[in-house]
Amino acid sequence: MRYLTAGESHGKQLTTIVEGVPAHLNLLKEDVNESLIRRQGGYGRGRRMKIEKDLVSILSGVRHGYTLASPITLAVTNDDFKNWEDIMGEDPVDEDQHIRRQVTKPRPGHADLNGALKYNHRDMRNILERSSARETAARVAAGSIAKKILSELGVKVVGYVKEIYGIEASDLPISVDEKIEKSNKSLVRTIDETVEESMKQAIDQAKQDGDSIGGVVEVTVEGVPAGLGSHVQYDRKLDSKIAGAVVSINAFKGVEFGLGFKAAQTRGSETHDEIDYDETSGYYRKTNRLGGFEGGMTTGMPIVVKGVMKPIPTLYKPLESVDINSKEPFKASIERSDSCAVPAAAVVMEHVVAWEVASAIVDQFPSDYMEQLKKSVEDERERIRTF
Ligand SMILES: Cc1cc2nc3c(=O)[nH]c(=O)nc-3n(C[C@H](O)[C@H](O)[C@H](O)COP(=O)(O)O)c2cc1C
Ligand SMILES: C=C(O[C@@H]1CC(C(=O)O)=C[C@@H](OP(=O)(O)O)[C@H]1O)C(=O)O
Repeated sequence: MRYLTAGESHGKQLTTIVEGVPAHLNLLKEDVNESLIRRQGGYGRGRRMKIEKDLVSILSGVRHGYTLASPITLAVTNDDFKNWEDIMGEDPVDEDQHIRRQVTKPRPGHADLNGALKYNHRDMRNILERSSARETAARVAAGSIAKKILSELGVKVVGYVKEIYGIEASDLPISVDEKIEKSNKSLVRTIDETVEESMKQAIDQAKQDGDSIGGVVEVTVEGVPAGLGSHVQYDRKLDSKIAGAVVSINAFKGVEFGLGFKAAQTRGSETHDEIDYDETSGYYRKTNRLGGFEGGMTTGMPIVVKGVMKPIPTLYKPLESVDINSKEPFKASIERSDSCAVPAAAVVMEHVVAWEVASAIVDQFPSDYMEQLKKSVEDERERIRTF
């Protein structure tokens, strides 16, 4: 499976074209909307989320509630476009007006300056419109289809907030269903209600100070068959594909599986997961410290992956920058901004991880239509169980 997204943050719409989805997957716009609405929520966001109502139009590839195997086009209108029509329209504008409205003071930490240098744009709006994380709505739309495929195969995915500005949720030994329920109830999308208030306070304080904060998101995927991905070639390792997908989310700077970076401080005997067997489950690991991967392949244990999000770059008390016209020092431009988007990003990460896992399954098993995919995955699970 593959997908492309298009659309500027304050342009007319976001478009996602998804290809390779098996035929006969039941898919309603409500399925996509559920994901889009979850992404819009979350404590710490700015005014933009009050303007938008992210609801999808399915423009191709689905008929009478099921997929046809042809490319699926998903469109989300930007309600804010009506306020930006004269700035974001496709028709030429008067040169004076164009120059007056140019963004020329790049924000440290955003794509403004690098993109302007690379594409020879003196108006950095031409960069920030596309580098904006508004695009993650289009990615979540694609991921919602992946989640539908996974759910038909009995695979569950959940993303939740593990840490905000050093305030860490405990590792709770609860099921994926409970994690889904708890994180959906929490304004900061944490599964540990004892840290909810302090996370919210940290966000409020950052906002009050004209500053921003980041954090850590954890995604758990349960019910994956063993052997997804492959050790035989570097670009077929599924953990590396997931790592790439996580770091491709705006502002995500690092990724770890299982105990991750802590493995630098543990011995082999405290790091690897001992193997056992029973007739009902087949082979399993007694622990899951490595987060569900060995040799770039799934072990069949839950995938546990974390991503770290840096603080948002746009600051209401801006950092020093340089005006690219005068070359004089200036405070960076202030675009309307979130103060913390980790709760929203938890939904984004859940969906990009779901996409990678669903793609790996669809690419590995015969999958022209859903019944065929389900049967081949079931047959493979049984072969592995009795191996
Ligand atoms: C859900 C979400 C919302 C974001 N909101 C903002 C925002 O309001 N203001 C901002 O400057 N950056 C925001 N970001 C981060 C920027 O988009 C990101 O830092 C920028 O694209 C530069 O990319 P990089 O940080 O990956 O280098 C957001 C990111 C995510 C995932
Ligand atoms: C629009 C979204 O997030 C935006 C991501 C973003 C950025 O710079 O990444 C900047 C802000 O845009 P605006 O200036 O229009 O408020 C966020 O609101 C969204 O998540 O749907």
